[in-house]
Amino acid sequence: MHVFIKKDYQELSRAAAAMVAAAIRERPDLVAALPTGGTPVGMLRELVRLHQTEGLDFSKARILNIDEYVPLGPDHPQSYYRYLQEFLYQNVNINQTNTFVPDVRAADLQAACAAYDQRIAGLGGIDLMVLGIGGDGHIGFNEPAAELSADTHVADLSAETIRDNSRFFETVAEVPRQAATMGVGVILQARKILLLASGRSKGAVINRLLTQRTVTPHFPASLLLLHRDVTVMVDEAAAAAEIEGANEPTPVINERKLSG
Ligand SMILES: N[C@@H]1[C@@H](O)[C@H](O)[C@@H](COP(=O)(O)O)O[C@@H]1O
Repeated sequence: MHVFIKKDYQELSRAAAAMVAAAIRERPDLVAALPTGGTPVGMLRELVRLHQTEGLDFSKARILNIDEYVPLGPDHPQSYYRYLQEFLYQNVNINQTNTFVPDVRAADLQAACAAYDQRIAGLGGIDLMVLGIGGDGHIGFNEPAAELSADTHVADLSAETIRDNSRFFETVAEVPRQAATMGVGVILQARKILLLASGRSKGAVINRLLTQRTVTPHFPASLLLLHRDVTVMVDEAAAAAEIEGANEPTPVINERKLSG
């Protein structure tokens, strides 16, 4: 696990966008999976800036939503597809037919999830997976549980996640109770993973991620220990608990990884 601690949210966003941009320049038809929520907004804005000012070319890129609320369609203001559309797709030269999300309005959701996995396989797998992290350690919408699904599936959201995500809705009651999400097997099959976290509210979960050396489905992000190419990028606020409470070896901070 490569760990980078950036001064603040702006630097974190710039560095994350630089990594995504480098991947697109290296492979113009990159297959990327992107998260939603508050954390990636700065990165997405920076990617748009790179497109507008440096001609970063999305014309061949393929982008997938990691998860989607059931049953919010692509036009729903709170849907995750709409989120990527507003923050990225409509501002860059991506071909809409190269953007993907599970069909959460399908009558047969299980079949829709299986179709999403087939779609991913058809694209040749995911080159770059960008992840956020929930306060309870969830990645995508893989919530802490005794067992985790490997494949894309419909998940029940935890009370903590419903509460956390209610800030994007008028009331808690409006937050969907379920979402389709790539499973942990799909996430771990991505060739490269970049996990982002910002702010003090993520301090405890980042501290646990960077110090824990055991894998448990009760802390889904711990499964990232099993992957050979994970970069964790956090700002100083999210890393603060880790720095203050460090009783484990200091994680590797290697700035050269960013340009390399
Ligand atoms: N399903 C999403 C995740 O993909 C995201 O990573 C997480 C953190 O969001 P935020 O960045 O707003 O803290 O929240 C949601 O539940």
